[in-house]
Amino acid sequence: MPVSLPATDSPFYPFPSPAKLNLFLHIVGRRTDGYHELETVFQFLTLADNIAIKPTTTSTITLLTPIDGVPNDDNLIVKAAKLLQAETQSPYGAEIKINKLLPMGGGLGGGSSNAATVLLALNVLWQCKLSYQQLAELGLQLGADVPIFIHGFAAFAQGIGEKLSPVYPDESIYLITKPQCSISTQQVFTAKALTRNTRKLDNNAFDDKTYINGYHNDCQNLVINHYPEVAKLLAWLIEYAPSRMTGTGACIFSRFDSEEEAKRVQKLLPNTMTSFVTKGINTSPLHSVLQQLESEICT
Ligand SMILES: C[C@@](CO)(OP(=O)(O)O)[C@H](O)COP(=O)(O)OP(=O)(O)OC[C@H]1O[C@@H](n2ccc(N)nc2=O)[C@H](O)[C@@H]1O
Ligand SMILES: Nc1ncnc2c1ncn2[C@@H]1O[C@H](COP(=O)(O)OP(=O)(O)O)[C@@H](O)[C@H]1O
Repeated sequence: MPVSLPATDSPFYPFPSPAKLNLFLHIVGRRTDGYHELETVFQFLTLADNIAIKPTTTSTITLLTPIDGVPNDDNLIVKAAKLLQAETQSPYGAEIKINKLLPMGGGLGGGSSNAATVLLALNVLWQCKLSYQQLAELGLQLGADVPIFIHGFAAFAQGIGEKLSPVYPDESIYLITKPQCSISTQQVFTAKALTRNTRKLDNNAFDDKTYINGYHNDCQNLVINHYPEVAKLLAWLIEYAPSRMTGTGACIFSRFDSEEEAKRVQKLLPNTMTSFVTKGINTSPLHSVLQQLESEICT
């Protein structure tokens, strides 16, 4: 049945907020503002946080499920909602809940993904009608990875992650492992020893659809040299499957041909280690949910 929004009795609408992998991450230069120019391939994972949003007719933004260690006002969920409100002068508000499954600060892009999910969902629920391009530009203020989650297709990204061309990597099974250390993106990018002059790729005609052979992650050696637990885990995983760090770390993804094989190796990990068996996907699961919602809403 068609619904009108926002309404005083709106329900909570559920939205996935998926993780991303950087299948490779080359640093090809540095801008005058200090930000690094990257070349990377982003792919989404079926592994996702779950966000539920109830649009309200008053302007308050409330996060009902605070995340440990992140004050609500610093939470990218709240920041994204307020940014959209300010940009569109929307009179509406929202109550928001999150079931946080993605490890934070692990290079899986959870914070940027949460921000993108909130921007896209409220754009529909508040009927703001901003385009994906406008939402991506807005979201870039919150994090360099927000645009990929807004556009929702696997992509070769340049610039700081905002210049996107679609690519179609193999949708492989991955074992994701999180070493017990948290690595700040800023710390990696300010390190003197970071390689910043990888040659730009000549064209977008990629041969290896796993993006493993012939590519690398420029942050990986730096992280390995400073965090022995990452070095040890990576060395162990490589014996079982092609493995690489995502983003600025510290999560590692290992590519398998089957879920059974990935689960077999997962069982060999220490019980204390956070790990997931998940699948790479080339379209964000959020976008089909949004399309369904849009088709149900009266304008
Ligand atoms: C490197 C990437 C690759 O996907 O992944 P993560 O490992 O963080 O997920 C991202 O570009 C990260 O994006 P994000 O985590 O949103 O970074 P931001 O909050 O925008 O920036 C954090 C800090 O890192 C530095 N930074 C970030 C991105 C970039 N291309 N160059 C930089 O120098 C800046 O000093 C900035 O202040
Ligand atoms: N909703 C959110 N989810 C995750 N992290 C958030 C959120 N809001 C703010 N943050 C902050 O962003 C930092 C980076 O988180 P995240 O995006 O998960 O890592 P990464 O950039 O390594 O992929 C966290 O350590 C946290 O302080």
